[in-house]
Amino acid sequence: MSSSEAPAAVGVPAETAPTESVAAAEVGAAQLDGSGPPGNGSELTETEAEVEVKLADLQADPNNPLFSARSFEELKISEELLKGIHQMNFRKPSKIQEKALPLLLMNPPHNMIAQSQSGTGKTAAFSLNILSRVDLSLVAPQALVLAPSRELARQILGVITHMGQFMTGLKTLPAIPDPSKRNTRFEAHVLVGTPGTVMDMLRRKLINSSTIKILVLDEADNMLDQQGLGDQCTRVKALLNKNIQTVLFSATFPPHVIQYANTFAPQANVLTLAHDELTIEGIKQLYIDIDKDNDKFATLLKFYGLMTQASSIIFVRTRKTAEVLEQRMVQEGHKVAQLSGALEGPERDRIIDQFRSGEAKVLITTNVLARGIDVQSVTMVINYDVPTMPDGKGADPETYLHRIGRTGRFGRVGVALTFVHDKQSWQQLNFIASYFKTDLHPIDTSDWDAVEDMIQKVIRSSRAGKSTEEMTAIITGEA
Ligand SMILES: Nc1ncnc2c1ncn2[C@@H]1O[C@H](COP(=O)(O)OP(=O)(O)OP(=O)(O)O)[C@@H](O)[C@H]1O
Repeated sequence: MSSSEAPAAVGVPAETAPTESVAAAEVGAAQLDGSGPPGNGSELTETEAEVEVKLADLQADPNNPLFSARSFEELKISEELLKGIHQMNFRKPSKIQEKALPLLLMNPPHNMIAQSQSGTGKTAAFSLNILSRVDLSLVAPQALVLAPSRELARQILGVITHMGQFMTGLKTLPAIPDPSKRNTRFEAHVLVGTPGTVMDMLRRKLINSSTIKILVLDEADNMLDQQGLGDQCTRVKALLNKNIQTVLFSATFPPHVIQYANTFAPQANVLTLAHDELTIEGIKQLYIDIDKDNDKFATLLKFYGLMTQASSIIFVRTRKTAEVLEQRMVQEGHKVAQLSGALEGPERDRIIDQFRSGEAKVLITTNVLARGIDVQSVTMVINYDVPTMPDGKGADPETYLHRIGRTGRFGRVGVALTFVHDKQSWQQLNFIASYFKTDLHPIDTSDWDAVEDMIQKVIRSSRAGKSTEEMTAIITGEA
């Protein structure tokens, strides 16, 4: 692929989080991050023992984002939290956890803007700060976390609740749309929600803003950039005390958002990465060149067997395509789940929970789930549509990175496969590859058995810790 095109403005995913109008919901069966059930027992899913062995190697390599020179004990975390972390099976901090935590825990508190690759444990980094600062004797909101989707808010709440399980009396609550909780007061130490609902609750004084001392924006570039969410986050901040600790985390911070981020979190400690540091070694990026738009579906069908061996996510551009694709897959006799902002909250909760548990193996979705969702068993991400800006024309490299980051979590491996079917989609993918200075490998579709064999080999080989050169040889058939 050519790498001659210059980077353009980047950032806004095609689909925004749903409009919110109502009150908080129970977290229900939110995933317990890092302690969720092990993979779904497929031959493509790594056993926990294999992951452990490889993780130890990765965490000992200073060039790896999972490396840390210090232990959690050395990071001055309370006994209760250390117990929580160990319960979650965290042995050593990742680089972002090791770097961010001392800065976050400093007194007086400092703001922070922090960037780290997808799946490297940003949630735990900001959650440990929150839990370290909560005063359990005061049952009133002290920390507020905002996320772009209800699924991500529920997931983060699950992590904080799990991590703080040994903090006697700790109360956490979701603040996501739930008509049954519309007039309920939020009596908890930590609230995690979506901006619209939180703003509504703050305005109606159902959340006491005077006791809040920490505000975290997860997926902060998305939260500050997107038209609706950006306004809502700014309004939420305006309703809080002036001297709170403001913490912004994301895997991506495009330049135009960084400027606003600096205003939103002034005098922050900043941890950032260069473009070419953003891709994750464990995610093997492939593309498939398809003749016509119509053949995209036929090609997708051929991958179904591989998709169900572990768990997979298929990303499409619009809600309509998600619905149509689901119907067509079902007509073909395949079992798939579909989630987009068009569905009601409880239905969305049911579907994401089914996907987390492995009951549903293939999930068709839009950009609403492109960010933050952590389902460790996902070994394949398919970009049925190349991620683009809302106009459908310009490529959206940030969203590409977040989408493919749904696999390869914390040292695991995965395959990201993008469909290109015409000149425009080819150019869009080309732009993305050059933006991240990364090589994408083509798949030769003339022999499907060979394709299947190759993808299985990719996953097995990187599991065994093969070098990038050896991996490339497998993909190109030279191994
Ligand atoms: N120190 C650790 N040791 C082992 N596993 C960890 C550690 N920290 C986090 N994890 C696990 O790594 C996975 C990814 O973490 P998390 O979802 O916080 O990533 P992230 O950096 O927020 O990713 P994204 O950019 O996609 O939002 C989770 O399953 C989490 O439980």
